[in-house]
Amino acid sequence: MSIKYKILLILLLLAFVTHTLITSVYYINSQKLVKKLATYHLVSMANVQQQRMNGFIASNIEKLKLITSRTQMRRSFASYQQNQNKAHITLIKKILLDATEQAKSIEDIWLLDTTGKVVVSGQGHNLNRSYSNHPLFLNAKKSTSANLLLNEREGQVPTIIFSAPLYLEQQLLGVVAMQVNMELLFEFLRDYSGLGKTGEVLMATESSQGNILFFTPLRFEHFPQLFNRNSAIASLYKTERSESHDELLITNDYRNETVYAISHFLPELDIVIIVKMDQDEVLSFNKELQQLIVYLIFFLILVVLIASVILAHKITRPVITITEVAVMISRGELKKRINEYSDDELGKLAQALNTMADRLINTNLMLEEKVIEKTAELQKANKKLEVIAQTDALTGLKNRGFFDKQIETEWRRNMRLKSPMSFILIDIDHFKSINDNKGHPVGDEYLKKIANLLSSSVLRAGDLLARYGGEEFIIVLNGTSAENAICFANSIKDGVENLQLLNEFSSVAAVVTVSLGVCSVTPHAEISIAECIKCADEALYQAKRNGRNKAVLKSLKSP
Ligand SMILES: Nc1nc2c(ncn2[C@@H]2O[C@H](COP(=O)(O)OP(=O)(O)OP(=O)(O)O)[C@@H](O)[C@H]2O)c(=O)[nH]1
Repeated sequence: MSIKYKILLILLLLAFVTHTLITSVYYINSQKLVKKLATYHLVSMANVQQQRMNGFIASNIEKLKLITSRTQMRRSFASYQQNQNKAHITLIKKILLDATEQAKSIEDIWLLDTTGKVVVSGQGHNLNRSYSNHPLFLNAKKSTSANLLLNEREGQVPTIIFSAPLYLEQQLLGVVAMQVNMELLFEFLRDYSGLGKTGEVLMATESSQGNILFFTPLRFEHFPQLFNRNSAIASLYKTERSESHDELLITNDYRNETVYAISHFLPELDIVIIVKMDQDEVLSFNKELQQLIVYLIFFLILVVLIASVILAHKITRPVITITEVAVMISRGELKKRINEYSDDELGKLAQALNTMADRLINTNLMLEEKVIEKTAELQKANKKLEVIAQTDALTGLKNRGFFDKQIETEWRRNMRLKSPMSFILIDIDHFKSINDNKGHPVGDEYLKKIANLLSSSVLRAGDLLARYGGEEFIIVLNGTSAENAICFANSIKDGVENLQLLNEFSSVAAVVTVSLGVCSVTPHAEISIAECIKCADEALYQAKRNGRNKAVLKSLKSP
């Protein structure tokens, strides 16, 4: 995998992990927050309902107080209790009816005597009915009270009765009971504003059997509804007779839907106000948020992907250029350069690569110059060596090795030209006696002097002169006939004698002399070089036998 894709992968992974972590934490917290917000909302809604109920109770108690303050009614009721005159009842009834008609919230008003029996009623309801053991009578004897009158039969709406003691000159005459219009109460309970699509406000109380009666209108069912005390919805009814805890309750309601609920206890009526909303609706905000988060993650990853591609390209582009140029330089294309580079480390690397290529070119040039120089030196040394290898150290003449090689070339050339060649072998006479009597250094000296003479005699290009043995020399004259060759040999013989190198121990002369064997031939395929040399050697032998200090010619005839 290239660096580009590695960078891309790392950036994507980092982005994915970071985004997922952040959004997960955010989502978890948002869930808690949503729950908290729902609790605050339901609590405030419950507070509003509780205030409304308190207002409803307070306004009705106010109305009841106005009724109980009616002096004419109290006097008439006191008079009736004394003389049982029905005319008082008629007057009281009229007063009660007037009061009922004036306030829409009042259904009916009754007066109960001190035994709890209904003596007079504005609408004529409940006449003669006794409430002697009922809280509405028992409480009212002490002070004004609000009482919920349950009717536990299905479909029957309960009623709220406000009752207050009725005094005349500090004498208890009885109790005034005021039945309110429940519809007015239910009207504001049916106002679901602020409660979404599923929220509702309910009021519940405990029935005589201990079950829970939801007596206010239900949003999704008929009312009232009586629920077993062990049912899930019954748990919404809080029996604590204390201040509300504002504690969120999650349970199933009458539709078996999971709901979030807050309940507040209303001690005046011994009822519980419940404000609830479906969990799904409460959490729907969070679901929207969840969806938003998913879209956001995808969007962010897309942004990171694009940014990563651009970044990876920006980072790896110089790396790729550097790599390409480095590969080319490694292949020997030293003129390749990186033309654009940044200010960062990669830019420095590119500059270093350019400098390295420049230095390589300079080094190569220097090396080439050195190689040329050294090659020239080597060639010079080789030539020197070659000369040394071909030269006899004592006399400075060419040695036998050189002669053997060179003679082949000359032989072939003369064979082509059909030109004659003369081989002359020269041997110093009685040289041993010089060594023996005068010593080797003198012998060497004589050899050098004779060699110098020979060198100065053999001047034609193409002729060969070499030291052939200890005190033996060979000359090959190219293009020279036998007659000319013997002449040349004799001139050599005379030349050596004229050197006047003393040899008192020679039987030939007092000075050093030489014997020469000459063999002339025109090279052809049937004759070899060895045969020619052998022929010259035989001529030399002949010269020695004939008394030395002589040149003898011998010819090799073509077969
Ligand atoms: N000083 C010296 N002596 C050499 C050299 N090479 C060969 N000799 C000597 O040359 C002598 C040759 O002697 P011989 O071959 O017996 O012949 P000669 O004494 O010359 O007698 P003839 O050839 O019969 O006249 C030997 O004593 C060799 O040691 C050399 O480089 N320097």
